[in-house]
Amino acid sequence: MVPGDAPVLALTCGEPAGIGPELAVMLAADGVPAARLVAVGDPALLDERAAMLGLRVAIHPFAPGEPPPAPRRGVLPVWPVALRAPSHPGRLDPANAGHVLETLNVAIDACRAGRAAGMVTAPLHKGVILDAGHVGFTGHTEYLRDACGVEEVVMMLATDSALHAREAGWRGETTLRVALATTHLPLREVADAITVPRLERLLRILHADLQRWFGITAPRIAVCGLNPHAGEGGHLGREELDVILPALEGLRAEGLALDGPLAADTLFTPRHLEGVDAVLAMYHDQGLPVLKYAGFGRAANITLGLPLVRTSVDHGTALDLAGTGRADLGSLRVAVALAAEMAGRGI
Ligand SMILES: NC(=O)c1ccc[n+]([C@@H]2O[C@H](COP(=O)([O-])OP(=O)(O)OC[C@H]3O[C@@H](n4cnc5c(N)ncnc54)[C@H](O)[C@@H]3O)[C@@H](O)[C@H]2O)c1
Ligand SMILES: N[C@H](C(=O)O)[C@H](O)COP(=O)(O)O
Repeated sequence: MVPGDAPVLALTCGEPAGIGPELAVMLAADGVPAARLVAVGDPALLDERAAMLGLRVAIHPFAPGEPPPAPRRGVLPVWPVALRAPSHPGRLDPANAGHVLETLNVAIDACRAGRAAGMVTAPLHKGVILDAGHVGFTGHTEYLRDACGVEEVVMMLATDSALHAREAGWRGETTLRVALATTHLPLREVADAITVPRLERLLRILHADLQRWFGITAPRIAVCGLNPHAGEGGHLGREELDVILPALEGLRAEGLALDGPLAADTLFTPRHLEGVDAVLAMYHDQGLPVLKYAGFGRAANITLGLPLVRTSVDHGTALDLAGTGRADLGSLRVAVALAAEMAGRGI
């Protein structure tokens, strides 16, 4: 039973050929304890995916201006956004890129107008949106940054990291949070994108939002180096000495608790993570493989620095699983629960 005062969360269904639409109906069939969920997507597509999976879910389209129906298990309220072309599981079609972006716009508007307390996003496919001609599109995170008119946001993934908790002798925090200094950027461009002002902006956001959304009064953040062994004293790269260290020193003088730059290979071990509230990794595949190894399916992606609540799943469109009903619902559950908790804290 969902309490009537549970927050309304807009759930964008993501790439229509991916697993997003079926995860939405699977969640509605199971029930969502913490939130009143409103899907943003094509009602006929959701109906079709429910039927394909043999799920009894009543799809209930209604206009964004109307109050959402009372939450009930097996009923999925939907703010309708029509597909631009028919969609088939596993088959991408650039014709539907505009549909995917429109679902984001509807959810953003709902959050900004106070009709939703936050948004949760099912996965979209960046490649097909680029193929459709949306030049420069790099994902939800940057799209939300631009739509909300903020200069900078931070991508952070978090998991309960049960893997670490199982280690013998490990008695520290079981939560692993990994934020990224650069996101969807070719590796060749990463070093140039890491600058003192950028690191300062990102670390200020990370510090402030660990306080604001996670209730951590004095966050301790561990910062990775960029190069092997954090540059080996300048012998294996100078970014640690010339960029990361000066940024950290400036922020420490402001009172932020920052460790680093640390060698990423050993930083991501239980003893070094003890007492650390978040790790700032320098690039996507320095931080996310660790997080996903520790908690794939139990993790969520959070955009920090926005004037609204946004969480997402820890996985992509999984085109290979679309339409089979074999996709794991775990991460979407975590993303919804976390968004509800964040919404409860208020902006
Ligand atoms: N939040 C998002 O919108 C988001 C997140 C990650 C990736 N993506 C995008 O998704 C697209 C495909 O990316 P990819 O192939 O690298 O990653 P992917 O996560 O879609 O798939 C990687 C592997 O994980 C499996 N998998 C993914 N989700 C699963 C689930 N819920 N249950 C069980 N198995 C699951 C897939 O079957 C596949 O074997 C890319 O365009 C990528 O940019 C979007
Ligand atoms: N880097 C994320 C991941 O690997 O899970 C992902 O691609 C999501 O990006 P957006 O939330 O910006 O779409």
